[in-house]
Amino acid sequence: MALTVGEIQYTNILPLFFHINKEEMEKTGVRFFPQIPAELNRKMERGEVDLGGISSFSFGENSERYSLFPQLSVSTFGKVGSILLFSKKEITELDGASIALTSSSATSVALLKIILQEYYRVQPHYETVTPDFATMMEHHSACLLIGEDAIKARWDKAAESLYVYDLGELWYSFTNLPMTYAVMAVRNDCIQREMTQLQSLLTQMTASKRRTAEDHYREMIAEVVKSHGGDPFFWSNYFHGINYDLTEEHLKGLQHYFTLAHKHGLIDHVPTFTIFKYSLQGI
Ligand SMILES: C=C(O[C@@H]1C=C(C(=O)O)C=C[C@H]1O)C(=O)O
Repeated sequence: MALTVGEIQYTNILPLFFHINKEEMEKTGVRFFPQIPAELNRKMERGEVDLGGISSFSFGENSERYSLFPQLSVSTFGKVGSILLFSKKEITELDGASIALTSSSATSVALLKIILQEYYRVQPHYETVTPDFATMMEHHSACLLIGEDAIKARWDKAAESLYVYDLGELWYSFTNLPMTYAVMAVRNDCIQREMTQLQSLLTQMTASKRRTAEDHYREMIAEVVKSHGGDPFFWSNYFHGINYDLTEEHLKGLQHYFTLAHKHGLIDHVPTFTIFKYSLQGI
């Protein structure tokens, strides 16, 4: 028995993975692969990854083949701090302008298009490119970055002369709903075969979410500062601003997001959500 688990390599999803006992799980045939969201989405679609924290947009595209792990997500009720549009012009002036989109994302790319088309009625040109802040801004009027690419761009001196828009904040201001960027999804075709491992992973992720929050992310942040820099206060604010639950309210937000994505021709159907049937072990 083998289960391949995809882990988004950005820090935002870390609370769900930090306390998983990877060594123990690896002994039982579970393999973990850190990847950028877009790559992970593709690997899940091809069946090279069985379970992953994937872009919620990709979940929507494949909803008939995937199930959702309950109560887990990467979401915000407002500002996120790492899904940012950097722009030389005000957002209302972007009609006909050229916007560079990070090739790492799926959810945020559609979110930007929805916000611009639905709420600002502007229609820019989009080009998907490798996330590199300087190159993007050299050739385009604006760029969309996510994860550490966005965080580090904001720390860059060059950002000081730009307008910076937080897509989580914009979404909330227009809809009053949370935005869910990533969900934990499992391919339906591995559920029967890997039930024991899946139950164990769900249990550990749920426990990891709880333990990291109980410790105010302190232990985790010490690791993040070592690998990414920044100060603990910044990261503490960042993680406290993210919500890791998946409630009816989150699903309502997603439903609205997909309804608008469909209206604007970004997805060919409005998906329904199937939740993985589970029982948490001993927590
Ligand atoms: C909060 C973030 O959420 C991420 C955004 C994703 C996307 O846009 O497809 C996918 C996974 C999330 O972990 C971020 O990367 O900044």
